[in-house]
Amino acid sequence: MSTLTEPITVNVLTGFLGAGKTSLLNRLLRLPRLAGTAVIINEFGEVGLDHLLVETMDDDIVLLKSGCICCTIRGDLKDALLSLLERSRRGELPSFSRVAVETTGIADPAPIVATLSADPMLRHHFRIGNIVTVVDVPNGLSNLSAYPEALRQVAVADRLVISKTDLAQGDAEAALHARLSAINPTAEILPFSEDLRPDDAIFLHDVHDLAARGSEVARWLHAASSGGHHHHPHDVNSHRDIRAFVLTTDQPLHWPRFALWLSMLLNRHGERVLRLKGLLAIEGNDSPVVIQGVQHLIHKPVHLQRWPDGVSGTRIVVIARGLDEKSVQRSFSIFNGLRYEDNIDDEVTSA
Ligand SMILES: Nc1nc2c(ncn2[C@@H]2O[C@H](COP(=O)(O)OP(=O)(O)OP(=O)(O)O)[C@@H](O)[C@H]2O)c(=O)[nH]1
Repeated sequence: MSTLTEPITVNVLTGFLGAGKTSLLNRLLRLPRLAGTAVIINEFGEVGLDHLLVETMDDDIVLLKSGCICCTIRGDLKDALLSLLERSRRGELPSFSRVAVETTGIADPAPIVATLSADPMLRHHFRIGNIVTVVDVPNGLSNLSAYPEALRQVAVADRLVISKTDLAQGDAEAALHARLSAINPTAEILPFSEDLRPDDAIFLHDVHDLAARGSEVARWLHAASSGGHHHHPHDVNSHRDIRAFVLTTDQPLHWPRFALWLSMLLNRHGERVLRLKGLLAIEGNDSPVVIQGVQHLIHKPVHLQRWPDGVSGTRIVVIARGLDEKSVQRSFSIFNGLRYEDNIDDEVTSA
């Protein structure tokens, strides 16, 4: 384990109030390959308890309270991360190779991710790993209907954990699974209950490490393009404004033009583009470039050695809220000088 030379991975663990974040974290921290994970917990309110319930070396836990990590105390998150690093350097803490940040139940994880990537000092020492969202069987569906925060947490996730499966009745788990894939077709969904050993891949198989993991891209592209299976045109839920759709073209993109289009899109509609993942064919390149975005933020593009599923051609998955899909497709085509009919793709799904 090396803390001083390699960037330390930060995993954001989120999920609605009481969904089972702390319980999952406890189980994860016991797994051998996740030993050496420091923990930062943000609790809403004056008196935090979660840090007392997480079973790890006491000093590794930093509690951020009296505010929501996503809005009021982003500076505190930075301080907490840098202080962990400093204490480890001074030998006051064991070295650590990963930090898990557990958010409050009502946090929007996207600004946290933005803080981590925008701050030069944090970027130097830390890298963003999977955003993991826990949704529980008993309350998940109703929370998604009642609270936009719950919906956003699901939409931006890299991994979705369905918790409290031991309490599932009838087809409740299947119904939740279907709903989650409708909202976020690209996130892998894993079941969990307190009595089970969770899969350490929840944190370890890092979707942001795409250069090494072309298979991850293949997986989410497949999920997005087969999302039609989860299409519920007659779904009468009240959150139909979150939709996932795919932009495709066989024509190679001109990188500067594409980059300009993307920055204009996010400038104008960043709030509404909850998640964006793309595999791009770029003029003059045989192998693809991967782009990933969380709201306003675009991660550094990554070149892959080969097309992960052996199929070349640009595919961009967009998960957006209240954004007109057809106009995004139109502007993508026109701005990038594409034949318009090339990228008219059916709506993948709506939630
Ligand atoms: N039956 C059952 N109960 C669970 C499971 N996971 C968590 N719980 C219970 O659900 C309650 C809330 O779990 P926590 O892990 O504290 O949830 P949390 O998301 O961290 O909660 P907040 O920090 O308050 O948002 C606790 O009583 C847990 O014991 C599970 O898989 N099965």
